[in-house]
Amino acid sequence: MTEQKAFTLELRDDNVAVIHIDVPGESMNTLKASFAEEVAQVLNKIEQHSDLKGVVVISDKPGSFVAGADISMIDACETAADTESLARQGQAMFDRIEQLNVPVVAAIDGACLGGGLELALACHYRVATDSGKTVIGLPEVQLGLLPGSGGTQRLPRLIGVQKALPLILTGKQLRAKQAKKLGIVDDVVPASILLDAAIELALKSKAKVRTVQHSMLNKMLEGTGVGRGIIFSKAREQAQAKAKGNYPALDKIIDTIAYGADKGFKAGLEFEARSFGELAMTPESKQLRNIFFATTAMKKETGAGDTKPREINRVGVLGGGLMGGGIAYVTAAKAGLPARIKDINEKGIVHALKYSYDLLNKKVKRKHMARAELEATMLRLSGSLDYSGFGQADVVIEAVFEDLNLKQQMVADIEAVGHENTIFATNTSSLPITKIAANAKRPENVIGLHYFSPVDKMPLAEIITHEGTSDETIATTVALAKKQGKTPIVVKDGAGFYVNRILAPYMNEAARLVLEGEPIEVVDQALVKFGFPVGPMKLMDEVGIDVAAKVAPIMADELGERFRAPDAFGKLLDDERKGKKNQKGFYAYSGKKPGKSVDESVYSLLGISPSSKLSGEEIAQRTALLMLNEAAYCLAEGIIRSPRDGDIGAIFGIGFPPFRGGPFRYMDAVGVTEIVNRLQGYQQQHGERYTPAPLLLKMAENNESFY
Ligand SMILES: C[C@H](O)CC(=O)SCCNC(=O)CCNC(=O)[C@H](O)C(C)(C)COP(=O)(O)OP(=O)(O)OC[C@H]1O[C@@H](n2cnc3c(N)ncnc32)[C@H](O)[C@@H]1OP(=O)(O)O
Repeated sequence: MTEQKAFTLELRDDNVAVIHIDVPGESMNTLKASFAEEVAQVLNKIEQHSDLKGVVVISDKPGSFVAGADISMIDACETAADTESLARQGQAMFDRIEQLNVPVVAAIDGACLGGGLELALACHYRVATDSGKTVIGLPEVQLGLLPGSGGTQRLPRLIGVQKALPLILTGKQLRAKQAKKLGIVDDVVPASILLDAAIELALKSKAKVRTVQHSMLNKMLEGTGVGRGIIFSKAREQAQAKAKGNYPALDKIIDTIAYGADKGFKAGLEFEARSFGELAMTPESKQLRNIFFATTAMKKETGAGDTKPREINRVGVLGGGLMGGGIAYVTAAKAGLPARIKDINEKGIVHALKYSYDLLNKKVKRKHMARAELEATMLRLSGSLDYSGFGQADVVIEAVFEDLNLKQQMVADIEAVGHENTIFATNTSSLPITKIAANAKRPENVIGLHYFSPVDKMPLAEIITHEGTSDETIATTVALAKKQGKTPIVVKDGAGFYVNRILAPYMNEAARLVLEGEPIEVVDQALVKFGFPVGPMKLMDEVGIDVAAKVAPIMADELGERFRAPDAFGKLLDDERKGKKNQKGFYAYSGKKPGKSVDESVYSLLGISPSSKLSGEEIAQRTALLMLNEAAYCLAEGIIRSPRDGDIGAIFGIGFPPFRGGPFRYMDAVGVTEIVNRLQGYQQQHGERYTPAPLLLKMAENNESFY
């Protein structure tokens, strides 16, 4: 039996050669070093064919062109020289394709990412399908890498440095139409005629040598050293402001593109391969790759072992406020399911419908969505003041205000109007699911489904089980959250669940530092430098000081003294300081840049004269260590099922610095013994809240790590 190959050649009667890509046994095509020999054989045959008119490169896997180089292969490299040589191998292969003297067309359906796009860029033309699965981009930066097989050189030469830079620096994935608008693809067609369209293009075109088509203005900017200097120095400034030195890939990307623009294509490729090798060995890239592996594994899990989710055809949403509106939106727009919204007044329903309409309309205006799709999505949304339409709901998600009696009443209502398997999923952020389910006739159908605000943007969903939640309910809720575009983690019931529980001591400590006199912006900047997207005091304004004040004593009562918040909420609330929602918090919301600078009057209110005494590193350690310690408690108590879930929950729910890999990966990197030492140091200085979690003590004693 001959071994199945990933690259095969078909020579057609019309003298067009079709290179078919189909990596055996895998759902997605990725590029592996072991394919080099077979690609070389295919190219040998093409080069030897004297009557050839054109070449088409296409995937035989519907919905997957090439999703990039195989990330596991990159991960397995032990030295920079190894990864550099992978990049060089890709470069050489793509160079040969580009040098063919007949037109070469990439026919793209499905993911065309990273090395996949680099392959397509080496082709002379690109045709892509209009399928929703077709995404085009260079996402290497999200893995802490840069495009290593020509992407940093070919994309700027195809569409200009100014358009290429933001794409490579963000890793943004484009739909086919957006890619066409930017000049990355030449044509967009339905999948059914992709091959024909590509062949036609090959037959009527000429082999193309790379050219840049500049407008006059671009010629002046990008075509001169001085002009390019301006572009690159601005890009560096922006990258530094964003990355705070935490993402080395950003600087390297700019350096590589700049080097190639000054010294030429070949020198650019050399620089690119070397940079790729270096970046692959950075701890930042390693952690970001770990996140890719973790989320890919999580996509496959049901949340309840082998139990299959039940079918979901209809969803009910109780409450049309900010959360309810967001939940209805992700249900209709992302999951494509009908969502029926109930509220006690019409205003709530109108709010929820308008919320979706506004989000969709923004996409239409940006030409990311057709108006017909907006209309079809809106048709999936409906509302009512009573429970009509809830009889068929398979899952009802409750997002009303935090009142236990009200929520218990809703459980009873849904048990009365719904069917026997209707799941009651509560979006509570503070009430125990066990209590909400306490009077349920079918407690097995009750579960927590905790979204983060804004629902359409935040990627995490916490799925909270109580003792009696059935496996079917868990699996079905996990499946729904995934359809809504979320990465769910299944957690056990308990105050604050996981995310808010690890957040609370961290926020309390930040407040304590401010009360000790550290300036608010200094505390926030220290944690932004550590890698959080916003600082804790700013976050407190966003969440609402009143909300934090309400939750803090509940947490302390349930979980113990280490959760006791410093005594300042009273003064803040007496002064009507609720945060962003009423434009009065730690930051000032009037003036030209609302929310950008501290409202100095808060210091006199709290009786503080601010003066910076601690280093940023010290501030970051004092706050972050409490989050890490609490994460360890959550693991030991079974609140989270694994360090992996704890890492993904913290990164996707709070914005824990991704390049640090999450609380558990970070503790492993620092060393659990060192974490314990630091906690004990602070315990002596600042008190018992720093007592290391017993799990950490035990691990330190045995020299263990989480992974
Ligand atoms: C030299 C070059 O410049 C370097 C590179 O190319 S680095 C790689 C750049 N590419 C990427 O970062 C893309 C990574 N992949 C993705 O974002 C997503 O998988 C996707 C958008 C392509 C598809 O998503 P989705 O449809 O949800 O499928 P998903 O479950 O993630 O993936 C399906 C399978 O493909 C695998 N896969 C996808 N891309 C992969 C990659 N680049 N490397 C290794 N495996 C990959 C997944 O691991 C999974 O494998 P499994 O089923 O055996 O576990």
